Amino acid sequence: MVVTMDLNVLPGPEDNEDNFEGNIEEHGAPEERFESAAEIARREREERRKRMRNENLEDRPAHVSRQPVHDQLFPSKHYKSYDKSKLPAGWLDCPAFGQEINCIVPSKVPLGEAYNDCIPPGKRYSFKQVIHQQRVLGRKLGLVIDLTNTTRYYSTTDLKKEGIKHVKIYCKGRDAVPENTAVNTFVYEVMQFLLRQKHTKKYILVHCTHGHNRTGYMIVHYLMRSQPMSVTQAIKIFAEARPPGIYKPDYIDALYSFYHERKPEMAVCPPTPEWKRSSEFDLNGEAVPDDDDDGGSAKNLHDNHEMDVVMTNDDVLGDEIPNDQLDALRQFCCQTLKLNVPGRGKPIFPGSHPVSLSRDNLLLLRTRYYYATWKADGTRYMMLITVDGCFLIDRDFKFRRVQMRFPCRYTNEGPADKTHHFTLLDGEMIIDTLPDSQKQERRYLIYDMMAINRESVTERPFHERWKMLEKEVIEPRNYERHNIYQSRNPYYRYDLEPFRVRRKDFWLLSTVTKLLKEFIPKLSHDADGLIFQGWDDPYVPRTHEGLLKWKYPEMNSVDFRFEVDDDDRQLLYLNERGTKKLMEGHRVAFKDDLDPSSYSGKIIECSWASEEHVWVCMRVRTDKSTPNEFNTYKKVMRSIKDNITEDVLLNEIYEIIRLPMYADRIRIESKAQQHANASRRR
Ligand SMILES: Nc1nc2c(ncn2[C@@H]2O[C@H](COP(=O)(O)OP(=O)(O)OP(=O)(O)O)[C@@H](O)[C@H]2O)c(=O)[nH]1
Repeated sequence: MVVTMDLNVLPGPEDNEDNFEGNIEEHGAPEERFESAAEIARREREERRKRMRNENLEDRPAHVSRQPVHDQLFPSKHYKSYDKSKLPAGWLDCPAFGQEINCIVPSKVPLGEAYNDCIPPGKRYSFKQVIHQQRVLGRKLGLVIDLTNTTRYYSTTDLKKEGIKHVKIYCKGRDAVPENTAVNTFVYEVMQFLLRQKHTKKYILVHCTHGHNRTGYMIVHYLMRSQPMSVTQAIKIFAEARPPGIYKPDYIDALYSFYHERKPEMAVCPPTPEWKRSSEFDLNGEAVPDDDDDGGSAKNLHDNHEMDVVMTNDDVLGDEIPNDQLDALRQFCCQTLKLNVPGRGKPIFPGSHPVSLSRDNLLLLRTRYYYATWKADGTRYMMLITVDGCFLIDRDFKFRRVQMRFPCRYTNEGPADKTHHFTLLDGEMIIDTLPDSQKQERRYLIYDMMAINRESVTERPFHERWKMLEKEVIEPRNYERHNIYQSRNPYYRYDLEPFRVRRKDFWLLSTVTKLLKEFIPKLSHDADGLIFQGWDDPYVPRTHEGLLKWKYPEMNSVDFRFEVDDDDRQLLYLNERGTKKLMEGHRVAFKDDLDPSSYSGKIIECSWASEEHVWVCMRVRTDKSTPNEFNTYKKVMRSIKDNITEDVLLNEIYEIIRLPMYADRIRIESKAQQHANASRRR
């Protein structure tokens, strides 16, 4: 094979030699050429060193065989700078780079020229060599992702000159797998880079210190999030491209655990490669730790399924995502809901919000067709499902990534290959406490769907969206759960996901009494009232005047911002058109003995004690960073004043369901239900 050389990128004559050693021999011999006098002198010097090394090796006592190769090669007298610019353990003999995986080239860390004194010319691997070697193989680098935990290995000047982007993601190697947020950044950077490629194909060099464990861990995550495959397959792809692959058992276990997969019994972790093992010990046989070591064993591994931890609604779920990705995801949500894309100010949560039931809007139940459900009292999230992750969207319109699986609808041929991509849901995350065992289970109760696989369905009537939700999201998951051995990934374990998923039920108004008297008391999570959902309504973002909530009167609440000022005055604030509004003359009582100043700056949810004329703090809202709008407060006050008690509500409903509009429909639907039950029994 003839190696073509681009003179513009050829390193200086000394570095030239390096290109024709090491990896390049795997890819064909260089074009024959004459040696210059300087090159001959250098070659002879090198041969002398090699001879010296062999002599040293033969003479040394047995335990010295573990001495790092570079120590033996370059006695410290000759290489004074050795301590300052120490080579990472095992680096010298670690193969430079592996085969490409979807435009990604795994590599060991290139070492800048400051290290030249410690590295024999034939083993140098700085960015000059990297760029050249990749170019010789027909690959033009466009991005370097550096996973080391230090900046001491090279300067990025050579990369900048070549127009190669450098992304630094600090990852400790020694005692932990990379953080989940670092993984999210890595995958996002790779996906964005590949997405922006148009005509010219460019490559990504990914390196940690040796290009095996952290590099492999990240690349496996990328593979898992970019195409349907199992962890075993992804680990194998990496191992074949960069033998022996990931060799830390804890990293491998962490990958299986992260993706909720059972590790197959035949999955074996390769042994630590010889080049790494021989450098892990000093002369006394003790491991030499490096700030940025790729060896050792990983502690602090992910465990999403902590056993004995008590769950609360305030637990922060999922992992942070990069800001750029956040912008793009917010944009998708706003477009789906036909809202303006958020500008620079504080983003506003776009989810639909019910209004409190009052004497006025109670009339709506008589004019439009409604269904009822319990008002689950947990934490509100919208959820965006994409192939590269599932995102919980909180009341601050912030996104966090959770690892979940949502297969698309199965066909007659069996389970679908694909998973949902840009499906947007709305719901409440609750914690069920099982009555017998007191075991807790976190569950996402989905009550609406706004988009399915990029297509907005907000204009469709609620009952259609609700049916679609069952057919497209819930059924395929359940089908796969129960037929996991026939699925694409028989090792997947739904039971290891961070929460379960269920569609929320809605019932005819005729069942409201049962709902209040029997169903809610038996629920294994909190409920603070009822929701009345317009059966034919579109999904209305932000305040939806037709979506009604009824709360037990003692639970009607307002979220204030509480502050204690310099004169020790206790102040309550609401929001009005983006600014703070002081609620003059309003007082709050705290049920505990804590110093009220410990609540200062927090959002507190308060109920109204009408006899004492004081707000009573029920809890701190850690999920919210802004108080209620003044308008919301007015509606809550109205509802408190109207005092629609359970009896008032039930009496109203008793009359409403006798209206022809409801009576007919209730009759038809009850018949249909009986028919369905009968055919199920048959
Ligand atoms: N639309 C709807 N909302 C529900 C349902 N079940 C529970 N909710 C919750 O009810 C909340 C609205 O009730 P509010 O009393 O205004 O709100 P909250 O519970 O104090 O929470 P914030 O709105 O965050 O103050 C929604 O944000 C949902 O999280 C349901 O079936 N449908």
